[in-house]
Amino acid sequence: MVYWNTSVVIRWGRVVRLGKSTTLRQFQRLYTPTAFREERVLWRAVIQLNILRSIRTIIDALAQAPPPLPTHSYSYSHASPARDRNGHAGQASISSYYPNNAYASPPPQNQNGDAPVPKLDLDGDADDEDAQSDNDGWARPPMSMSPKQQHALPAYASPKPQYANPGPSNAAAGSSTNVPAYAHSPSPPPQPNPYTGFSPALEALVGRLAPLWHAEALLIAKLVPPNEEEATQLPAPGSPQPSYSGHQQRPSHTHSHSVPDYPPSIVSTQTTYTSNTANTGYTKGSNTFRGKPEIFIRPGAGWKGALAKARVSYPSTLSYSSPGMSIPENGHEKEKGSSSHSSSATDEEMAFGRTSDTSVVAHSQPTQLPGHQAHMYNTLNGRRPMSAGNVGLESADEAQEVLHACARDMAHLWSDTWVRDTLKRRKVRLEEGPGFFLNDLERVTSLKYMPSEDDVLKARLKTVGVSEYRFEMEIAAGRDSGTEWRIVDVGGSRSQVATWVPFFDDVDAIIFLAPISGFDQVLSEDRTVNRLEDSVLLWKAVCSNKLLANVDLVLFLNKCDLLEAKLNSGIRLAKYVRSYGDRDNDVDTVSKYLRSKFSAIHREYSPNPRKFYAFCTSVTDTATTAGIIASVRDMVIRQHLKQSKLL
Ligand SMILES: Nc1nc2c(ncn2[C@@H]2O[C@H](COP(=O)(O)OP(=O)(O)OP(=O)(O)O)[C@@H](O)[C@H]2O)c(=O)[nH]1
Ligand SMILES: [Mg+2]
Repeated sequence: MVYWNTSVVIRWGRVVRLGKSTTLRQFQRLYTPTAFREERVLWRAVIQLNILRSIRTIIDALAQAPPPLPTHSYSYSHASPARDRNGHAGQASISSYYPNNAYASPPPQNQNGDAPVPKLDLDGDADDEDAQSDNDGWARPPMSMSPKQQHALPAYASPKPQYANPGPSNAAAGSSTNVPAYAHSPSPPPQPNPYTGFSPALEALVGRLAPLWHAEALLIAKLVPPNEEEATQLPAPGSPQPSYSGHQQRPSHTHSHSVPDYPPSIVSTQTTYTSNTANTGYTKGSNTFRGKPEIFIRPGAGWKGALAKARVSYPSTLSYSSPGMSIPENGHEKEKGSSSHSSSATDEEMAFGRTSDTSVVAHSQPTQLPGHQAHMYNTLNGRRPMSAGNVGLESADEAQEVLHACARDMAHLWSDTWVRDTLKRRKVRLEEGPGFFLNDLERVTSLKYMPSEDDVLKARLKTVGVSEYRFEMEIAAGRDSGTEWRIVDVGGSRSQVATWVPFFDDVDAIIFLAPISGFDQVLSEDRTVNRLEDSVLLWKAVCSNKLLANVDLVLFLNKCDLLEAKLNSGIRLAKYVRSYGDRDNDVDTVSKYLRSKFSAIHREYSPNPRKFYAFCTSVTDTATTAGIIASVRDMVIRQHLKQSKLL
């Protein structure tokens, strides 16, 4: 059997989610299935945080929302549970308690903070004038309502909501007996909290969700090893993105390990909380999701190790060390943990609302990464932790208990028609975003919840810096079992391409992920750049880089599932990519077109002729991705043998 050392480097990218780490997880799922399965339990904390983040996003969006439209009063989504955990019947809609107050309808805004999306011309003849004409403050057309229609929305004048009547949908939800007392109170109806703008019902619901923020703080504390000084870093709004090259610049430390009594927001440390808002933690207009710093766990946090240590007992025959090899800023490896093995740690952070590119690069040399911490993760040779799920030693999971207890209220919030409408108006599309689990609340908040493989692939944990994984293909990998692979996952910092390239020039192949569903979106860190354009520019940079001239390139045109959904919803590529012309707006035609454009760039910009492989992918889809990854593996092996002169 040929034995070689192969690494996969997941490409640099902007702070845009592309699927790099998901691709890595697919490799692990396919070639180290036992390890992948055993680690599923560790992802529960990430999924918990994903859920919490979604709930926070909703509340933040509502905190900016105008009063509900009368037409949405009393509606109750079918998904809303009929009874709460105490057996109480369902509540009236959040919006049904909203008084017909004097709040004026604000002019429509793009509540995601999205800027107009610059148009692209993949034929190279961008038309600035035309792009300007699209500069109407809308990043993309709303799914079901045009901007003009939104402008035409009526003020909240009539019909006046009936506060005493829980409404037919409430009855349908299983109760007219247990609506909150204020629903039956005589006029005048309760007024919204002037600090939050929330209706009393919403205020009460958000108040009941307060334990979630305690769970959130617990999770953050759990994900970060106690010896980490800067567990979580919350750069101030507007502060530059962290840079990990040369002297690692870290955002100022604004969040500590200690679990505050009531952590109002992990994304905001600046909000002032008055006594009026102490129950919800929200002040009107002050605690928005958009524009607030995001939490992330800095490189070296070793969240898997931290979780494993916190929750798992190990048989004495196994040893496991959390952060093992780390590469400090001078680029030399040093032993960080006591284990002589390479060990687990990832440089990842929580983040949402982004996408990023991915490349996979196969190495034959030990990785030396400049200016970053890099962490080795070895799941084999008996060195991985026995997961709690396997050995039954799992301790109680307080966060899961809190989520379980709040499940009904979370479901109520998510299923409320007014809430949905408000999110739609705000252009908050949680379902399209990463780490979305709100449609599975009952399952994922159950006390015995064990993440499925799909859940692990769907979970969102942002990568920061560089993480290196080593694994030996298990027997399940067939003829390649025993082959050692190294996968390096690089978190998004496009500006560091020049720094990293010299370290990847000896790899066998680069896999580049371009999230083509982002054609109608801008980068979150630079609202003037279209996400598709960003991928194209990075692709040009990679193709033309002389140091990578002999590295084969594999292109994943990723997020095809989201692309298809978007196109099917009526969003036209031609509106954003002028050169697309009047071609059909279906996923096949669009992906073929984009593939041909990327291929042309490869031909034009590559210093030397080389092979080019392109796939349309949805890397969260295990069925389709398995075959693609097998092709990549074969290609990488062929290339490696060629370079080793074995072929
Ligand atoms: N629907 C869909 N979701 C995807 C796809 N690829 C990735 N995702 C999701 O997008 C999110 C981000 O994916 P990651 O693999 O973490 O992205 P990344 O490139 O590693 O991002 P950074 O670590 O921020 O650089 C995850 O929640 C994935 O489940 C895809 O093809 N389709
Ligand atoms: Mg990542």
